[in-house]
Amino acid sequence: MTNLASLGHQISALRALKESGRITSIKAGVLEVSGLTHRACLGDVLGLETNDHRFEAEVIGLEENTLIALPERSPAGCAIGDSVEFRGGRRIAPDHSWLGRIIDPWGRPLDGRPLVSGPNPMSLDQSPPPAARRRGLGQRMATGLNVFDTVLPLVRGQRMGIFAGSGVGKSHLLGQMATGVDADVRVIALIGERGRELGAFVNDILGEEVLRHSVVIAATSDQSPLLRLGCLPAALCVSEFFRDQGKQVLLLADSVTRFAEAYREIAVAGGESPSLRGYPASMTPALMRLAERAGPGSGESGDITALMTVLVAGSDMEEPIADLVRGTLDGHIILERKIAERGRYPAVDVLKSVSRSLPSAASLIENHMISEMRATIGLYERAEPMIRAGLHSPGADPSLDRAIHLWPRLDGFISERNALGPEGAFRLLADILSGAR
Ligand SMILES: Nc1ncnc2c1ncn2[C@@H]1O[C@H](COP(=O)(O)OP(=O)(O)OP(=O)(O)O)[C@@H](O)[C@H]1O
Repeated sequence: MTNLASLGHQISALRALKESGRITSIKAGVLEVSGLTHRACLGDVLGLETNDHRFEAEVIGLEENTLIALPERSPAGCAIGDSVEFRGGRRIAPDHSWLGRIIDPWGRPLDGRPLVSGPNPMSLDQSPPPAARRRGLGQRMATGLNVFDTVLPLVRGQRMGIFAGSGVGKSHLLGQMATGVDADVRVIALIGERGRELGAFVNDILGEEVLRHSVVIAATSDQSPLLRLGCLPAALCVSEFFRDQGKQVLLLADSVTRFAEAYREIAVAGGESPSLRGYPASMTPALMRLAERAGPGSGESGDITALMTVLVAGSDMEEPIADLVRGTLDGHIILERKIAERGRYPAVDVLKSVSRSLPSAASLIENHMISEMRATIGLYERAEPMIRAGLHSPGADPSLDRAIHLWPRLDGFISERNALGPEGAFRLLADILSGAR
């Protein structure tokens, strides 16, 4: 039935006439096309054909008699006067059969098997649910990791950023969350990863069982910025499709930084001037709108809980992407290289990280335990240089003595997995804080 409905829709969407324009200029990988300015809008798709390849380009700028288009691959083989076919706005049609599949942002299979499209094509630019009808953040989720089941809780519909330098464990943490978080469907956007990392993430980190309940949308670092840019909007479309069927969706995006870099490449090619340390001004509203599409649903729909990684070069949390994402989302998880270097994963810096679902995501007693845990770790870390220098005398400060005693247990607790959910994790934490563990 789905195949028939999908076929019916595709037939009804067919155009009787092909509309075409001509290439008038090819410069720095960007095409100028005449003859379609009456028809094309920003973001529309054009079809091209050379002796060797058929490929697409996207309209990234419009002038009175010319449109500027960025091809998805090198325009080698294209010549002045070549015909360009107008194809209209980009749409993908997610389907239940996409679970277990790896696709590209334009809905094409990457795993070598044919892919069936659903009956309802969606533009990549969907609106978020109306603010006034949206639910608030939902109930606490089990994540499989003590740190997120207690001190940094994740609730349904929450959007959290994971910030770290390169190689500090962002992808591994996303994989652990994909495996551990209790959700109906996982949608995983892999943006600008190296080619080998895609296979490693899917096979080694996700594994077959989790993949069965996931849709992976990927554009690797060697691909056109158009595909890298489309990855996050496409992942949101697929998430919205499942959310609107009442499913609880976990959206994992790795990384927002690569999305922003693709945005910058395309905006600059389209003539926009860079402003925010090289990023164009239009990127801020574009990123905020995408972030707004994740979050709680309305009515009978499910929620989209999102975790998005941000690459923070040199731990500079003030750099524009980190600063923007941190201010937009409902919490930030900071992974610290020094913690990874001593082998504690996930390398979460609990004191620098914040979940904005607190205090309401925890009971009064649990909030008290969270404060006590933070205070104990803070006390130990402030005194650590003194302790390491041998300047601490036991008995001089009982609260510091207690922090020194508890710190290794709390540090171990942060990295432990648990299958007990938040209540069980808080019981373990209570045992540690009372000295029973
Ligand atoms: N949970 C973990 N247990 C053990 N080792 C880990 C863990 N997480 C990360 N690592 C180590 O850190 C390395 C880098 O991890 P990962 O690829 O997740 O980092 P990343 O921050 O995503 O890197 P990049 O910025 O290059 O994408 C891994 O190859 C592994 O050696």
